Amino acid sequence: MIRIDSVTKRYPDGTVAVDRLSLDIPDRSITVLVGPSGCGKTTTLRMINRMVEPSEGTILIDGVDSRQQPVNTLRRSMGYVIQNAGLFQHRTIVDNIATVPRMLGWSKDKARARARELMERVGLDASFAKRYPYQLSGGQQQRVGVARALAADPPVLLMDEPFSAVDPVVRKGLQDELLRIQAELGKTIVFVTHDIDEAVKLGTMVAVLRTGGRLAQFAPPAELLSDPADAFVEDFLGADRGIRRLSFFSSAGLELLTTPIVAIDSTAEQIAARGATDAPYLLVTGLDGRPLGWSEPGALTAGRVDADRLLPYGRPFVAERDSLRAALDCAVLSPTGWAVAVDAEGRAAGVVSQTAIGEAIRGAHAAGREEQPSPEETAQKVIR
Ligand SMILES: Nc1ncnc2c1ncn2[C@@H]1O[C@H](COP(=O)(O)OP(=O)(O)OP(=O)(O)O)[C@@H](O)[C@H]1O
Repeated sequence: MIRIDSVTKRYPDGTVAVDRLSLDIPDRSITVLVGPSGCGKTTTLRMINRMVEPSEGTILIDGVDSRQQPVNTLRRSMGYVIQNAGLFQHRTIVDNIATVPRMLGWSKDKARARARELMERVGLDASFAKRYPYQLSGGQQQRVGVARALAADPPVLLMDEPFSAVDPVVRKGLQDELLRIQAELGKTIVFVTHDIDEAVKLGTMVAVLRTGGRLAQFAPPAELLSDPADAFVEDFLGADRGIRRLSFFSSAGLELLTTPIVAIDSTAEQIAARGATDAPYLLVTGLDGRPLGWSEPGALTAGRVDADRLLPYGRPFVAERDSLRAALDCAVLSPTGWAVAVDAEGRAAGVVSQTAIGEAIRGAHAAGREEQPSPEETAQKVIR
């Protein structure tokens, strides 16, 4: 564990960047430092690897004062990733990643073999190995930055706004990759961002800092969204806090209806025999069980389904795995107002109305049934 114990940083000009900050950063999880510009996030991160020395207070790594070990040893145990990756422009990708192992005295072959292994781990094609950084996109360079930080297998990764400079789609890919890597390798990650969505998505624990480097709240994301400590945190979380909180409720409790589902080869008799259903539309599935689209029940009485005349079903959610937020989103986007649930293979598992989802949301809130994902479940966050 990294214990930040009543740490203050006063720069020589008198600026108090961090003010009596205390945080216990748990092992093998992602702790996010988030807050507005200038609130002391970077300063805090840099005090952990002693690029900045605290003015007061102590930082303990596994119970030992970080000042008691040589600074080089400390830094070697902590990979460091920054915005724009900070790669060596005159070195190939493979040699960028091999930098720290080479410094540690590994042979060139061994260091390069390790670098190639890491390229695969962070989702970089092996063909990039001999390229130079300028021949890669921003997102690919960021992956190289992560691979380089992981090269000597440090237990801790410090990441300072690593994904801020890339577009939203690439950024989502990098975030998913980081969650996957963390679930696989179990690193202790301290991650700085000013983006609350990124903090909620990635963080096992989230520390919200306010200007002046004071801690406003330190909590798991679900708790942050349900119980913001004060008006500052509430404001920082934004207006759609309630919707975002739904990400922490599972869709598993939703009652899925199967009576409104008909296969495309159903006869008029089979359709009529399905009995009454509350659904105003029927969901038509292909022979493989995958949804094709919605049809008005009357249009099916001829017993012949014209696939071209079906209403699109929007995006399905995966029953049991996805959150209530995902289910609600599907219902809102569906032209019929009903969400389609599929199984892991994409076959229709049932349909559910906006009203039923609304009831489930009320029930979940009433029961306070937030699901705190365990580290093993963190990988699921990758999906949605
Ligand atoms: N070397 C320095 N000398 C004096 N003041 C500094 C120095 N470095 C940072 N500061 C000040 O300390 C405060 C915290 O800076 P820091 O970079 O830690 O904030 P941050 O939360 O990471 O900000 P941002 O999100 O904008 O990167 C700011 O007011 C900044 O101007």
